[in-house]
Amino acid sequence: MTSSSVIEVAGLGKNFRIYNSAGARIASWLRGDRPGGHQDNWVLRGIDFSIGKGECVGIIGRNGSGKSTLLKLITGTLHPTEGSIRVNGRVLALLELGTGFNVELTGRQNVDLSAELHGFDPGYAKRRMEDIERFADIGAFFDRPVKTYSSGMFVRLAFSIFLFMEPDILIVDEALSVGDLFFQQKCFEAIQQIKARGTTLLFVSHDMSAVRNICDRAVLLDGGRSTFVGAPDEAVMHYYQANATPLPAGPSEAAAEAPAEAAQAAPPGEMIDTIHRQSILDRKTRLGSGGLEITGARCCTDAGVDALEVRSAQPLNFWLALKAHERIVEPNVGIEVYDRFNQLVFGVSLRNLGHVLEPMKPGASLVVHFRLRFSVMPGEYSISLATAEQHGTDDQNAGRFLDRHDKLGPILVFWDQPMMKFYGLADLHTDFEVFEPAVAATPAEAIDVE
Ligand SMILES: Nc1ncnc2c1ncn2[C@@H]1O[C@H](COP(=O)(O)OP(=O)(O)OP(=O)(O)O)[C@@H](O)[C@H]1O
Repeated sequence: MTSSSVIEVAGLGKNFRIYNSAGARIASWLRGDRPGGHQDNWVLRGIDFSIGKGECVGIIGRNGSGKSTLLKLITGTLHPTEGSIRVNGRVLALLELGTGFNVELTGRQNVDLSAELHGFDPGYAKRRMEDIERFADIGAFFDRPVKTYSSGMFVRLAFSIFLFMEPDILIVDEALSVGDLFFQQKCFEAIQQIKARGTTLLFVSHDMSAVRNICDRAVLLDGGRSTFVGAPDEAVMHYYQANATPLPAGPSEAAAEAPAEAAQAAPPGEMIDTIHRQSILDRKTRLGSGGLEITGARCCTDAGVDALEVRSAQPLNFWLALKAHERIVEPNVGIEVYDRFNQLVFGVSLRNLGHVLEPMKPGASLVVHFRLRFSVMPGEYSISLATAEQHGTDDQNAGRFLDRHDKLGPILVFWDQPMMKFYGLADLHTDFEVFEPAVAATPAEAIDVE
């Protein structure tokens, strides 16, 4: 093992023997390890890689490719049939999430229990309790028995405990996808912090954008073999190539091109009332002086149906009711979309769109309508809405926030067709041309398609 590597896997293989009968299993056991009465089922074979301290390595592969088995070998839950696996440091795996929990005890009591199980001194849990409680963010449930928790709360508690145990190696798996969007955004921020403090991360996921986002390298498993070890982008490309399906023709977008007539027809007073009645503002995460207040925000389809979900590539309408409480010289209004890694996917303001609002007097009100086509990959997104004063700032792209609401939604972008319309984070609306040879195929060259 080199001094800098914390996990070293060499010639690793795992065989699950399948016995023809219970008797065959006992006979094999009595004979020692001699073959007979079973079939070999090598679910991993010839796996070689090493992981350096502080690296974040993704393990990807389709269902049944051996990811969980590999993790169980790394955590010591399973033993290799051949080869070796060496781990230098304390490993915590989210796949063991809550396995040590006593469901009769409260969240708080389980923090104590988990710390004890993992060999921490009794004072450790007490010192970190406040941080763990804050991160878990499950309110009064922290002091209620774990058996009363939803699966999301369970993951919140378990992930918070793991986070503050500061392992040398943290194994993160799909368990994380149980939490809601806002918790996931928090987790990915926490994962970046864990990375920054030098913890080695193993990230096992079917989520290719997550792998691209947080991993330094990735291991691609296919049929129990590691077919690629290297840059995440390349690993993901090989993954898609191995599971390739042709790109489909897109569905008709004619309906989406229709303007939002139903909503546009409403008179302003009634419009403002409707926005207030159907508002998605929750006023939980808010910034700014409130000088140009967003009094309500409505999110609806082109048909005027209030909705927080949209098919990929279709539009949603955001209607913002605004009220000035002071004189605003150069008002501006904007909207931003964030993905579950809390990455800004898209942001735009009226100024970006080339529209300059007139100055506003105290008491003046306004309605602004944004229509956004969600040409992004399926998933959950949060929305931020903001008003700003541009006057007094030198930077054309920066204003002083007057009212900003974050973490609204989430908006679910879904895709319900068997084939994807595009791959990646966003649809870049590609045009294409094909220049085919003009020579007609001779009968000998004609391709028999039957
Ligand atoms: N205890 C076991 N006995 C026999 N076969 C097993 C056992 N555990 C796993 N397998 C087999 O090993 C193969 C790899 O399983 P594994 O769970 O490691 O795959 P995976 O990549 O994690 O899949 P998924 O993405 O669906 O979780 C599968 O064919 C599975 O049926």
